[in-house]
Amino acid sequence: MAEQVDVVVIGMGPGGEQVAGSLAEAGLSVVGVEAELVGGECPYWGCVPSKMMIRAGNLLAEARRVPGMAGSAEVTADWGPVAARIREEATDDWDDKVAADRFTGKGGRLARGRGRLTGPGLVEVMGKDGGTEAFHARRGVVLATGTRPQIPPVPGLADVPYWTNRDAIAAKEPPRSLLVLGGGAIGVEIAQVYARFGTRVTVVEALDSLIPVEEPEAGELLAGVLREQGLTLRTGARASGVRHSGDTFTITLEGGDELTAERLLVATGRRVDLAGLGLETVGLDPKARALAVDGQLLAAPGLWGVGDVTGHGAFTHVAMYEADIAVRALLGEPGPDADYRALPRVTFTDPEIGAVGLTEKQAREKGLRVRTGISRVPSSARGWIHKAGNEGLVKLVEDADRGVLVGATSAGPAGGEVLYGLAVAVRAEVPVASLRHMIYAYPTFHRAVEDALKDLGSGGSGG
Ligand SMILES: Cc1cc2nc3c(=O)[nH]c(=O)nc-3n(C[C@H](O)[C@H](O)[C@H](O)COP(=O)(O)OP(=O)(O)OC[C@H]3O[C@@H](n4cnc5c(N)ncnc54)[C@H](O)[C@@H]3O)c2cc1C
Ligand SMILES: NC(=O)c1ccc[n+]([C@@H]2O[C@H](COP(=O)([O-])OP(=O)(O)OC[C@H]3O[C@@H](n4cnc5c(N)ncnc54)[C@H](O)[C@@H]3O)[C@@H](O)[C@H]2O)c1
Repeated sequence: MAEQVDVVVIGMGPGGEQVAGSLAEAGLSVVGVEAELVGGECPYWGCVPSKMMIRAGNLLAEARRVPGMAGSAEVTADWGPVAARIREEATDDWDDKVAADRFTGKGGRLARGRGRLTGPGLVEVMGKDGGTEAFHARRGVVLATGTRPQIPPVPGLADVPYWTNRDAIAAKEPPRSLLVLGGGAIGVEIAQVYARFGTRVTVVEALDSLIPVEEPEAGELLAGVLREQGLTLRTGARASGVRHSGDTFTITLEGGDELTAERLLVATGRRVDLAGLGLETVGLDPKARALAVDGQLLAAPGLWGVGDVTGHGAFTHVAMYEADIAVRALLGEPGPDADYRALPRVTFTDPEIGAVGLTEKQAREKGLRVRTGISRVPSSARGWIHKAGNEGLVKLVEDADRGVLVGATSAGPAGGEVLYGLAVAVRAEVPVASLRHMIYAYPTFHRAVEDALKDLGSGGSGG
């Protein structure tokens, strides 16, 4: 007999935890189903520990900038405090008791195990001990099962003990050398951190630039900085084979070059895995690339989806944004549809690469009449004052017919923070004319936005 409840949430990462906790606080009977750790990828193997690593790497980098600017400093990198902080502060040694108690403290019930649909409103949970529980959700089921690493079909790769993000986060010491397959967000963030702790790092990216989903200028900027910091970058490089022997990984590139290192991190994207969730029992395709949802995050009658599983951007802030919309919908409260036009992204390298909305290429592909403007942070007053570590740029993408920004990039020492104003401009469709006639505090990093607006006005980069 299935137990009657109001809502079942399958997957308790940032998206599922937010939905389940909010609905429990609102007084509904909610079951949260989790196969691994309550909290999901972000706090245990993603955003939080990786940003602790980055904070540590940035401290080293800043200390190394002291000579010539503020005296002398001798810095000795030590991974020990980083590994300890990840264990003690971020993950409780990968124990989710605090998160589980937080949820049950709100009145929710946690079902540990792997959940799947067995029909509309019906969920079966298979526990680790092999026991099963069955629930009938009167109001709805929410799928929030996230993503897992996408491992490319490179010959030999499946047979070697490669690292994923989880191993890179849990490492107790930095490897002597590291090959990073994939120059996207995970690849470049982790590559830079380990390089700062003394690892000899090589990044292999199949496309022609790093972080290729972002503006090419951002990828070029980052490549320049990373090369200067001693990393080896192979862009436009395709691996044709991987092997491992002793303590050495070897990647053979198309063309014959061979790259070797003590460790290999595969960071070639994430994939949604809908197989095994019983979607066929509610008339949906389990082979789809992502769970298709409408503006209120509804996938089928009584079935919602939030977070990475919806394919709208693998970011914690997207998961939480979608969660809030699904919560409103499940409570029967009206609210606007999800709107991804001003989706912000920040790659937390040094310099940080912030981006919002469309890239120039995406805007042109949409058929917009595009004008772009660009400014360089080192040429701004603050960038010049900052000196060491001042690399950065602001690029604006304007829909020239409407006179509004549809996209922007802010790379620099505080690129992720400078992004905020640009995100407001894109989201609220602030006229470019108004942005030009604002007062920008002197000497801030965000004054580079004003310079980029002037460049936009010159029409030099229009088309
Ligand atoms: C190294 C790294 C760094 C990142 N850094 C950032 C960052 O700085 N900023 C940012 O915004 N995002 C970052 N992300 C992305 C972010 O972690 C994800 O977007 C976010 O965790 C997605 O949340 P989610 O709830 O959709 O899914 P997840 O966090 O993946 O959680 C899904 C949960 O569902 C569970 N589950 C899956 N299937 C089942 C099932 N059948 N039954 C029960 N449970 C199930 C899983 O065990 C998991 O706990 C990073 C990711 C990585 C890997
Ligand atoms: N700061 C952040 O917000 C942050 C940080 C890390 C991850 N994330 C999220 O997690 C997602 C996954 O990160 P990711 O870096 O794994 O994926 P990604 O999709 O961002 O980047 C993967 C990269 O690997 C390359 N690639 C694919 N196959 C390859 C191959 N065979 N050889 C060489 N290169 C190959 C791709 O061209 C791409 O550039 C991100 O897209 C992002 O949404 C966010």
